[in-house]
Amino acid sequence: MCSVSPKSVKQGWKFLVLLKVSSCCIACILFGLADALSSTQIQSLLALQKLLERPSALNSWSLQTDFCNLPPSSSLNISCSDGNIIVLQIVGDKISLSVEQKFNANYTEANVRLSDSFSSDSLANAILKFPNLRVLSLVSLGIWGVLPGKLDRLPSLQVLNFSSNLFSGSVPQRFASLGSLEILALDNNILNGPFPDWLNVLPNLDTLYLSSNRFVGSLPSSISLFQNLQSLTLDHNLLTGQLPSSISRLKYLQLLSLSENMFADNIPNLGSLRNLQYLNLRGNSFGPDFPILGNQLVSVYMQSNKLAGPIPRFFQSFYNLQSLDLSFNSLSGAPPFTLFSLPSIRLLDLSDNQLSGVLPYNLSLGTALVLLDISSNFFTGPLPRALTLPSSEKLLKFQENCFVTALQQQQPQAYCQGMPTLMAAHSSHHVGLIVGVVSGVVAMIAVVAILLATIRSFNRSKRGSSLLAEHNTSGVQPELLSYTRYLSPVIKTRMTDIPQSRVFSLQQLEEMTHNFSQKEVLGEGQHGQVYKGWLEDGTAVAVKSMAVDLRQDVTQLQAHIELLLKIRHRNLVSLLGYCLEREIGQQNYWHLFLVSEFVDNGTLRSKLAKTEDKESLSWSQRLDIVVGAGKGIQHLHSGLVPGIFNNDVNTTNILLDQNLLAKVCDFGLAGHWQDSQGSDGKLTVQKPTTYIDVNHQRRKLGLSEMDVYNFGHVLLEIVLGKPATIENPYAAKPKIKELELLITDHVPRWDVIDSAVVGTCMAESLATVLDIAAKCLSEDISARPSMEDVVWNLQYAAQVQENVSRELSPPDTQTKART
Ligand SMILES: Nc1ncnc2c1ncn2[C@@H]1O[C@H](COP(=O)(O)OP(=O)(O)OP(=O)(O)O)[C@@H](O)[C@H]1O
Repeated sequence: MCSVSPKSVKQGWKFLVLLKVSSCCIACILFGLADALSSTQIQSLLALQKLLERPSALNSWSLQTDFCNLPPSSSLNISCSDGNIIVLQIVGDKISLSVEQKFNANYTEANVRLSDSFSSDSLANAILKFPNLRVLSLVSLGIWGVLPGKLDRLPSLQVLNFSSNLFSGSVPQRFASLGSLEILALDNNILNGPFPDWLNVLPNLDTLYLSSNRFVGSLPSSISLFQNLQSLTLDHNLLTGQLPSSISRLKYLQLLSLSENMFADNIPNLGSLRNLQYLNLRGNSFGPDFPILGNQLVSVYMQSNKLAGPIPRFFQSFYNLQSLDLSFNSLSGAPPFTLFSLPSIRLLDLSDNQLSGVLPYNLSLGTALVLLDISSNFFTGPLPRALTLPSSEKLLKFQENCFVTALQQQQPQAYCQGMPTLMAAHSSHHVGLIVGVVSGVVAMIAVVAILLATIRSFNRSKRGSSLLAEHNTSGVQPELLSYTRYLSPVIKTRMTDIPQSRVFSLQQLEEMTHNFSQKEVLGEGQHGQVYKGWLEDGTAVAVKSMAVDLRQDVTQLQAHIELLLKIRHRNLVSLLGYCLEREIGQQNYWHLFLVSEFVDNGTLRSKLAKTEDKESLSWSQRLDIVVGAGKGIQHLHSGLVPGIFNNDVNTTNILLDQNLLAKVCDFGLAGHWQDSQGSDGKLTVQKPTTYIDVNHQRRKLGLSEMDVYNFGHVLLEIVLGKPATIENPYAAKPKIKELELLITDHVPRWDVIDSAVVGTCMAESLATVLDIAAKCLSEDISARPSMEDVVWNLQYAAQVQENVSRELSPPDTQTKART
């Protein structure tokens, strides 16, 4: 059992899980430094390399590898003690499908799962050669088959993490004899059967992650026997029935996440869970009564349920509450006004309910509040003053009420006066009686309004859940992602340790960038400079500054940025926060600063540029980079609802990290508004109108075609080693000089191809890339492929290249960029 130092304990429960595994690993690394591994264990590691079909993290392993002293990375961590492996953590790069995709798709593709010859039993046999194993974490490796029960022969196992694979069947009862187990993470597989309550005999189990599987049935009352449970996630399963009241006896529970199941009826009293800080019950049919909750909660997500009646007054003593989402329920009456000014509240979403009444004109908003949404309710009276003040730090949404204001679309008074009574009556099945006493005119308005509200509610909830369901590769709920301090390192390995997004003040940005010092300038684009900066915890960031002329409501811009802030994908540069500052004395001119993850190895264009002191990128590396960038853009097009298009795709917007992992930046900025530069050089940000092909200035393109076209240029650039030459760009049909030269009857013209790759690049691989590039650049817009097709073809080209390279060179000399 790994111990936690007294000092760490003082820091509080929230770091306990983190400390447990990391202290384990640190101890293991310290003890392991001088170890020599037995030859049986070396053979088993090599067997694993073969079984797992050489994921990039294990590609260089050979008999000569000093396994116990490999530097730990986010994809591989091995520790030894007394000649034994005690920690084995491998994170692969197989694409993580959603549960629905896993069921609907024929997922035989090599980038999703291991081949048919794989056997989970052989995997277990190889692992059992490490009898002292304490931490086993095999994530995103495409492992399929049943969970091997024989792993119960690992008596020291404390952490077992098989997240984001394709394990099927039920959780073996034999796991109940893993007496040392503390963390079990089986989320994002295709496991089925009932909730494995037999694990309640494990005395040390404190973390159980089972989200995104196909577990069925109800939660048994024996759940209370998980005596030491601190974190339980069961999101995205098929669980039904009532939550057992015995759940309130899990006295150590800190995190409970049951979203997107089919639970129903009233939620039991959770007030006795004195340690519970994170509660996510989103997307069930809980209700109608509002449950009793403990006032130590930090995050409460109960949106999209069937809660009715007033919002309880007890929230007024929730001093730690940071996020409260009660949207898409049937809550009615006036909300407690103190809710709006709770000291810690950052996100308050009460939208799409039946809340009514007049909010005080002097309603005060909490200083920490970043997002307030009370839209689509039945509020009347004057708009509280605090909601009328423009703020660059808060996003305030109040449309679709009956406030007396011209701001944000409001409904006529009759809509709100008739509706609360009617909707309340509707929910209590007395609609007929009430309709009889309400005038015909009001009834007509109400019927139309109900219809509109239902359609709107359906669309919004659908959009909301799809948006939330995708865009994370970890299988972890996005609310949970934003709450990373609760996540154990087991799950965190699937993320890139990205800090929470936030709104920055100008002063903070000045501190971060040393007063926007010229020394910190990373580069300059069309709209302004990009600076390097540092957050308080030392994390490096990029701060992009742009002058914007906002003819539209500033909240539209904020809403769009809030959307971009939620996007997380390993091939997209994460936006971490922003600052919107009005220019002094100017009505419409603002300065927008976007703070993003810092990517430290330059742009694809700079890496392709020839210099004497650096080696050129190999063809395989180029392919891995474009596959990665393609996946990022594909995610923007089809992984989000609504998709994000027109992303200014070019080789200066593809950044690379130290492992040559491609990350697309600057997405979502051009496509949603038409950019035009005024005579004063300011970027004018307007509502979406049309999309303009940057290469063919006259062309009007829609949706994804322009990104695909621009991606064609990226592909040409990796082939030529420099941007393609466009002859006469302003002609009716601008011509790309090299395009025809590149393919002559599908035979590449080696004389125009970048000399750095000639000789190592396989003709079939090159021809595949040229072929798909030509399609991307097709004059006929309808002939352009989707990003999905493009990525598929590029992966094929990479596979062809890799197969040949493997035959030509010994495995441990191959270096690959990660995708
Ligand atoms: N997140 C980041 N991490 C590291 N460097 C960055 C980051 N974002 C931008 N840069 C650097 O700043 C430079 C300027 O970026 P910017 O996006 O403003 O312009 P651009 O991509 O060169 O041109 P455009 O304005 O057409 O997009 C980039 O070329 C890159 O070197």
